[in-house]
Amino acid sequence: MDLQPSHASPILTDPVSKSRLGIHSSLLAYSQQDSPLSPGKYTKSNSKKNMGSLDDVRSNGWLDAMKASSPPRKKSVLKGSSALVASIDFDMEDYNLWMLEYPSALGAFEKIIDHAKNKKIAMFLDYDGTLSPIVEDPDCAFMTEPMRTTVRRVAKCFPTAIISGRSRDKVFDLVKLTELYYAGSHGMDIIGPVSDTLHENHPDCVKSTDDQGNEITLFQPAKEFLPMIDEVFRTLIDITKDIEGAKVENHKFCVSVHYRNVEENNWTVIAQRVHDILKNYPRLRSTHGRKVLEIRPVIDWNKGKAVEFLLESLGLTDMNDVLPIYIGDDKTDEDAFKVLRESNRGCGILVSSVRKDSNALYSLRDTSEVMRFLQRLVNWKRKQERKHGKK
Ligand SMILES: O=P(O)(O)OC[C@H]1O[C@H](O[C@H]2O[C@H](CO)[C@@H](O)[C@H](O)[C@H]2O)[C@H](O)[C@@H](O)[C@@H]1O
Repeated sequence: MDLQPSHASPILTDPVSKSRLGIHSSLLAYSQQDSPLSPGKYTKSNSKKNMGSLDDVRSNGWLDAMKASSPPRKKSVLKGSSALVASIDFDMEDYNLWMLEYPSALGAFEKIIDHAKNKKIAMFLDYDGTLSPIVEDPDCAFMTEPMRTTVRRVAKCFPTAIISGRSRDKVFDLVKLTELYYAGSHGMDIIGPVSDTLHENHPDCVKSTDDQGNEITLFQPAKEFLPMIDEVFRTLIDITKDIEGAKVENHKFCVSVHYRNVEENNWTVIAQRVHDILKNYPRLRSTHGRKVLEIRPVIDWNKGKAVEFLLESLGLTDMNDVLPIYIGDDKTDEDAFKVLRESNRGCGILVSSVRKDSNALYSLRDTSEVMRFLQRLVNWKRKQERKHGKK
C-alpha cells in the first residue's frame, strides 16, 4: 500500500528528544520509578526568589517556540494597500507550494478510499483545532451541531476515537457522544473496548463498565503522577495569578498553561516562571501547543502510542486489513502521524491553513474541510454498504 503523495514531506526530528531535555534515560519509563509519590514531596522550593535568570527561556528556544506556536492572524486587507495585497498573494502562493507536499485530503479523496477498499477504516480525531475551531477561551471551544452529527455518523460507520490533550471528562463534556472511544490527557487516559491480548501486553489495564453498563478497558499509564500533577497545577495557578490573561487548566495527567490572552511582552515572564518551576520537577516536562505550554509526565507515552493501543484493543493490528486515519492540527498530533508514517499504514491528515512541517501525508485547511472530508467518507461507506446489500 502506498498512500504517500508523490512529494514525500520532510520527517520532523522528535520535538521533545531526550537529549534536548537533558533528562537521564532512567527518568523516561514510569515503570522504572519508585512507588507512587505523595503530594508535597516533589518541590525543592517554589519561591520566586529561587528562579533562574531571564536568559534561560530565550536561550533554550522556548520563546521562539511560543511565538511560532499558532498561525498568525490574517491581516485585514486595507483598500489601496498594494503591499498588503502582495504579501497575501505571497502567502497563498507559499501555501499552494506547501500543498504539493501535503495535498488536500479532499482533493486526494479518491486515492484515499481506493486504499480503503476491502479494509476496515479506524478513525482517530483530535479535538481542538480539528473538530472545533481555535477560540480565545478554551472553555468556549464548542463543536457545532453539524460537526457533532457528522462525528456521530462517522462513529456508526467506523470504529472512532477522539485523542485529545484535554482531560477525558472535559473532552467528553464537549463532544457528548457515547458512540466513540475517548483518550484524554494526550492519550494518558484511555477508555477502549475489552481485549484479552491487550491485558497480556499492558498488565496495567483495568477492566470496568461504563455508564451504559458496557464492559470497557481503562488504561492510565501515568497514574502515579496524579498527586504530582495536582501539586504542580496549584503551584502554576499561584505563580501566574498576577499575569493578566494567563489561564491554567488541570487535565488530570497534564496541565495546560495558556498564554493566548497574555500580552506578548509578558510571554517571557510566564515562560520563565513555568520553566523555573519545572526545574523542581525532573519527572515532568513541557511541550508547546497552540499558544499553550503543556506540562506532562516524562513517560514513554503519547498520542502515537495511544493510537497503537486503541488499534490493539479494537483487534485492528493487522496492517493488511486496516486503514487507520488520524486527523489533527497540533504538535502533539505529530506523534500519531509519525506512528502511521513509520509503519507505512494509514494516513495522517494535518489541519492547517499555513505551511508547517509535518509527518502527516495530507492536509485539510480548517474544521469545515474536516467536516466535509468526514461527510464524504460516510457517504462513500454507505454507498459501499448499499452495493453489498447491507441496510
Ligand atoms: O489535543 P487537543 O484536543 O487539540 O487539545 C490541545 C489543547 O487544546 C486546548 O487549547 C487550544 O484550544 C483552545 C480553544 O480553541 C485555545 O484557546 C488554546 O489557545 C489552544 O491551545 C485546550 O485548552 C488545551 O488544554 C489542550 O491541551
